[in-house]
Amino acid sequence: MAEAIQQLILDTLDKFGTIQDTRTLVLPGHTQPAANHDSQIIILGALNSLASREMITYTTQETVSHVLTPEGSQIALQGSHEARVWAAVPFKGEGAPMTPKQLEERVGADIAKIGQGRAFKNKWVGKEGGGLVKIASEIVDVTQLEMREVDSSGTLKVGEKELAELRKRKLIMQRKGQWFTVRKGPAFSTSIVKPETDLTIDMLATGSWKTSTYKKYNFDAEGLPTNGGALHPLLKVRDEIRNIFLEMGFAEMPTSSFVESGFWCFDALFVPQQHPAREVQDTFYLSDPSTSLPPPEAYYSRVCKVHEHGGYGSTGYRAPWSDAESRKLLLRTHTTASSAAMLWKLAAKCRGERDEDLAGEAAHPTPLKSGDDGFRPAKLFSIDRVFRNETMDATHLAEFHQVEGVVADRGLTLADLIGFMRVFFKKMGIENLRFKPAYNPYTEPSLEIFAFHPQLRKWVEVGNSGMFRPEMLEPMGFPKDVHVHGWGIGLERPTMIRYGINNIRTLVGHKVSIEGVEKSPAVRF
Ligand SMILES: N[C@@H](Cc1ccccc1)C(=O)O
Repeated sequence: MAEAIQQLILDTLDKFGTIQDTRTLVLPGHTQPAANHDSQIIILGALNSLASREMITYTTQETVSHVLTPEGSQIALQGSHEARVWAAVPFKGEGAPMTPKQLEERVGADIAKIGQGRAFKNKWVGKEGGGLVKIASEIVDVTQLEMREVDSSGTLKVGEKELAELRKRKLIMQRKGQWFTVRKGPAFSTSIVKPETDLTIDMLATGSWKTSTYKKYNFDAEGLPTNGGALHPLLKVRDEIRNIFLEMGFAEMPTSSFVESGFWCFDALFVPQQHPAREVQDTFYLSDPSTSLPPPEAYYSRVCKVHEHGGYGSTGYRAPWSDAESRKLLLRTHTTASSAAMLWKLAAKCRGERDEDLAGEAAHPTPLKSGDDGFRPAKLFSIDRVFRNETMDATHLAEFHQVEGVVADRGLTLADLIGFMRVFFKKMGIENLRFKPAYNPYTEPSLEIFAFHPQLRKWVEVGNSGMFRPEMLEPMGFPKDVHVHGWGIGLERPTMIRYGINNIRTLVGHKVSIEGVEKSPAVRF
């Protein structure tokens, strides 16, 4: 159809040189000229297509035309109300005059009411013996003719006064319209050749590029939206995980300091001073400054003691203790360093000290009531960067983000930890979990968490967890019946899985190009 209209326009131009008014065209398959609004819209499509190939030029003329209201359309089809009344009643002397009630039944109440008045006024019908009869032997239904004229031409030849009258009767309404004057363009021809949009190897090889016509660039077209101001995939997943913690009633721990001491990163966690993780191949140490301020005194000596000699039911490591090792400054290897410091603060009241987090109480510590050992349950989380002296490859960098959580309460069991993990991962859309016994110096028992990866069809490790040892909690001052769960989950791995990235350097490098996604510029992260 579109092509047939284009052809019609070209042929008409060929014959007459110009098309003064596109409303005079008779479209293929039509018998009447294309005077109405819809036809002009169709013609405009054809004109634009031809103009883009410079086959024609055109100018637009604005018009105000008229269209029928639903009532007007009904009149165009079935006649005016007065004509329908006239048609319904009998001729004078032919049968009984029609009563108003009978008329209502025949044509409906509305038409009977409005139509009667006009039919009287036009002297088409008259009254006889309480009923109605035809007095005009023949009528011309001008309203119906006018409706048909407006429908096909958008106006009335007789003039503006009649149009205004029909508008007042709500039979027609105004509509802004357009029509066009068309002239031949520089590339005018009567044969339509579909323009090429791409230059292909084939066209170059055969030489057909020399004679082909090409679609013009449209420099006014809007460009594709750019990917400005979007969140990095890591930040998106971090937000998602943060929301899961918050909706489960966790509070976020402050973890802004990347530099920690050996004491908080390892000693407080009962990691032996000779542990391989503390060696330079695994941990980055600072050279300037290289030593930390002294840790809290009484607590420090309890920690030394449990390492060297044991206590709280433990034999300790029975290895020599080094202050220097404890004071070394390093880039934290896990956020469990911050968790340890937070737990130590949480136990302040248990130690009978001021609670540092409660400003009012810090000034005036309230003595504990009898039977209160000062312990308050807590659920804390953090998501932040950690650093390890690793050989870098596709899945390892010297730094990554750790999602860390601790829950402290009386009488917690391993089942609580497993239950938490199931709920937490389910909220991330991971339902298939397995737990494997593991070893951490600071937790007993310890569990590695594995999730089934549906695309890789294998179990992948997603986290490490456990119940903190008494050797860590009791020197802080926690009562014996308080247990603390802890866990660490990487942020990069779930993000890589979510976004189909298989090289970690793609995720954190300067160029974020994501396999399978980069080809589609419409996808935003
Ligand atoms: N710190 C551990 C995670 C962990 C945190 C707390 C308890 C148990 C394990 C890690 O780096 O993997």
